[in-house]
Amino acid sequence: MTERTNPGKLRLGVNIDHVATIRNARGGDHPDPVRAAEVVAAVGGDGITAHLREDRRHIRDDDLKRIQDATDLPLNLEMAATEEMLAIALRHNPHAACIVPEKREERTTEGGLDAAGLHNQLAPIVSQLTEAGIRVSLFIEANPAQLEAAMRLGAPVVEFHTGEYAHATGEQRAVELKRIADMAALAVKNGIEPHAGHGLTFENVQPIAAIPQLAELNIGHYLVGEAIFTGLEPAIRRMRDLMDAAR
Ligand SMILES: CC(=O)[C@@H](O)[C@H](O)COP(=O)(O)O
Ligand SMILES: NCC(=O)COP(=O)(O)O
Repeated sequence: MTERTNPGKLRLGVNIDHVATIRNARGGDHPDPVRAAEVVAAVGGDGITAHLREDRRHIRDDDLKRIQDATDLPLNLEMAATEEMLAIALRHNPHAACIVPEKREERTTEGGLDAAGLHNQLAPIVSQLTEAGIRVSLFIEANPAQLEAAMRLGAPVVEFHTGEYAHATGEQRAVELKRIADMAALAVKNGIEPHAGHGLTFENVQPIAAIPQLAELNIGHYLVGEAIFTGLEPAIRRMRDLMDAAR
């Protein structure tokens, strides 16, 4: 496990996308992701994360305003690097915007953003979001080339995609964990705040939470799944306790 050198509180952003997935399965308004956001606020979560996908398969445009109106928690809007999403972000002015890669046919966000290869596409989006006072984060793989690209783009935050770690078993998991820990340390050394998320569960969260440089984890799918059995509030509380025990 990573050395515990930073007692600072690790923020928990709760991604409520998949409450909307269940709602959308029937096309009505239940379960409402806004109610989930209110539970996150009541239980002491540090923020709401929501990914407005191009195909609107879960969160929809009107959810954003309703979420912002319902809680004072900072909203982290996950968005593809498109003109449409930029306009929506500028209109809603969330606390943070996390630029993620998006493929219409993918089942979930399969990997990190190619911040290096997409520099020219990302640069104007990052600068317009920044000028609007929105804290920009780039959802990248934990590797030096992507981190350098984030630095060149002037992003104050990166979120490391933990999907490979979450799916790895045995020794490979330790390899993936080290990759994230090393890049978190390098990010902080270069003035970037590192976050992490994707595929985190009660079983795999603690080694990630123990990485001292990480400032925030964003967790959604697993919490919504657990909520079916225990309720959302106990699921978030348990995740919070596991994170705290790891530091
Ligand atoms: C970027 C990311 O990791 C999140 O958006 C999360 O995975 C929930 O959305 P999807 O399941 O649609 O990718
Ligand atoms: N950016 C990661 C996120 O918001 C949550 O991912 P997941 O827990 O739904 O896999």
